[in-house]
Amino acid sequence: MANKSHARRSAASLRQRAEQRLKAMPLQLPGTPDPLRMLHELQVHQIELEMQNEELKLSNEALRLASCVFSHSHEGIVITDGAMRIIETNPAFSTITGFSARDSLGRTPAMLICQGQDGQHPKAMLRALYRHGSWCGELNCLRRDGTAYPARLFLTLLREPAGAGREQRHYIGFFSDISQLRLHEDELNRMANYDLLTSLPNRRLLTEWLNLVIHRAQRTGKRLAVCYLDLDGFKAVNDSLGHEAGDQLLVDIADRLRLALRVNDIIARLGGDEFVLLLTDLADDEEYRLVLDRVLQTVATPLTLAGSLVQVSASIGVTVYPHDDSDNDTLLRHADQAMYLAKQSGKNRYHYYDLAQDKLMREYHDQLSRLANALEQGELLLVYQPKVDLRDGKVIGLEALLRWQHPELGLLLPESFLKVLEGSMTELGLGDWVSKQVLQQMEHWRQQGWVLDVSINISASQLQQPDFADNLLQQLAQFPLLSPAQLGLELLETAALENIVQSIQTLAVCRAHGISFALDDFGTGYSSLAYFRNLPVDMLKIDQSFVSNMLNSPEDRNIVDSIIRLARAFNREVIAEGVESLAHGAMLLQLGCHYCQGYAIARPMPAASIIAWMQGWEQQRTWEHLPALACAG
Ligand SMILES: Nc1nc2c(ncn2[C@@H]2O[C@H](COP(=O)(O)OP(=O)(O)OP(=O)(O)O)[C@@H](O)[C@H]2O)c(=O)[nH]1
Repeated sequence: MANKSHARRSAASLRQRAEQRLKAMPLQLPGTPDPLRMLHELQVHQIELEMQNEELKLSNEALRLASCVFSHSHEGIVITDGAMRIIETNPAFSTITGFSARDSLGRTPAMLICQGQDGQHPKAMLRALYRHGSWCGELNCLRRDGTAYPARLFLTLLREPAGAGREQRHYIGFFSDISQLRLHEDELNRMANYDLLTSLPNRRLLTEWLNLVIHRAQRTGKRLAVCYLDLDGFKAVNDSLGHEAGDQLLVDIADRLRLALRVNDIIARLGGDEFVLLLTDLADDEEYRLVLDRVLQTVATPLTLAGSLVQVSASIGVTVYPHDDSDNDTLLRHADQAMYLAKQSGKNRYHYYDLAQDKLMREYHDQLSRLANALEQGELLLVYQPKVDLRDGKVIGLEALLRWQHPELGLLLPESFLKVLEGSMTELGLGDWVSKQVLQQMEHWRQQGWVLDVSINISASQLQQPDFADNLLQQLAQFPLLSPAQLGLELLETAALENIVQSIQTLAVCRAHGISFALDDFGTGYSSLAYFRNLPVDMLKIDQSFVSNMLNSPEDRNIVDSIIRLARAFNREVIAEGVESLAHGAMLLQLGCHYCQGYAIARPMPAASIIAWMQGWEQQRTWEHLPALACAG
């Protein structure tokens, strides 16, 4: 640049000097050679020569620069004549294509292009070039060694007059290899659309594909199964063998799923141990079964991870479009709900979504949240029913019973609302609430001088909580003046048998602290004597269905009798519930069961009424009539 402007400046000053010389020339005398004038002319001529010289230098400089740009450009440059024969290439052209300048001369650029790919046909490109004088775009190109690469290309048509009204044409192409750019774009695309661990499509791409396959199903009239898959027992693998082993398992599962599905099916990983399978082009609503059977089988095949043999399984929820004619998101949600039911009904299976079930499910969730709300709002309350020894009328304790004071439906018994809580977190929360309330009430009675034993009912899931005993003992520790022996727990035999090892452990810890246990509703479950013998319980509670019918039904009386004998044989106490009349009490005494609870003694009542009832019971001395009644019977 500096040279060029210097050259321009010196040319300008030469021009100035020449003009000054011409002006200074003396007048010419006609017919006479004037040596002075000739000298002047010579000087002017010399200056003109110098000027031409400077201009030549200038244009040489421009040419040198252009050639420098041509040879140093990172873009490949190729120039052809009007017949598209290559007449000039730059070094970058050779670097990119592998063709030397000599190899290329006289050949056409067609050798550089992957013909007919990506819809970019050279003819279409040329048409655009003639029409607009230039063309810009991307092409798949070929190197000399036959490898392909993507190139960005700018083509221009140069028209120059060639004399006699003719024009000379040249084509100039500038191009660069954009493989790296493409790789980078591909990487970004991969990160945005694929799960990095398994290389499966992620949720974002799944949504796009789900749209596509729904449209395809609409077009073809075939079915589409949307399946939500969640591994069973995956957390245990992470916990026992570490996160890396867990990752390896996920990768392995992804590979197995790929093998189990058909070519047109789609698998995506949503995160964690959750996958979605889109089974496309199904001929009917049932065809998905074959594929999912295969999927369950392959997922459940054991594998070796970190030196250990590991086995997981899958729970899958399925919904089939267009039977389930929902939108994208709703289809996935329905499949997810069905997966949840597959888990609930035992895992390692698939569950088909259906609308009726969905309705039930929604009702279930509504009820559950209504109950959680009732607990928060203080609508739940406890009533207490006395248990007595019929031999001497002594009150041996109270059973705390749950009620719901429903704002619209009135006072509800637990049978009408507890079922919905089974296995939920709310059930555990409610269990905590009950034991806390009961302990507070016992402390209140203690302060009034009444030391009363109270039993509470515990559910199967409470008993299966590994920290159940610890929590209860912590609650008890807050009432140091109450003895743990005042607290009794009642549980259904089915609850105790659900996980017998855990139950025995929990019962043993509680009993070691003096807390007693009763098996509720005894006789209605299916426990074998072997199990029963191992359960560390203190008392059997004869179910009220047998007790209330025992006066009329010899079978029921025999059952009651057998339970009493069984209790005696295993050295357990026995108590009858549902004692509705003195006649029932008399028969129970006769059979050898003296602990009773029922309407004949007292209905469940609020805590505030208990002391008054006990005083009244003491005065009435009802139990003293029983031996006579028994003899009469
Ligand atoms: N190794 C690994 N673990 C993950 C990843 N993402 C989530 N997790 C873990 O996966 C586990 C998934 O939990 P769950 O689905 O409840 O485990 P599960 O044992 O299969 O329980 P169920 O589904 O009830 O049968 C959690 O412990 C997460 O921390 C991951 O990318 N790699």
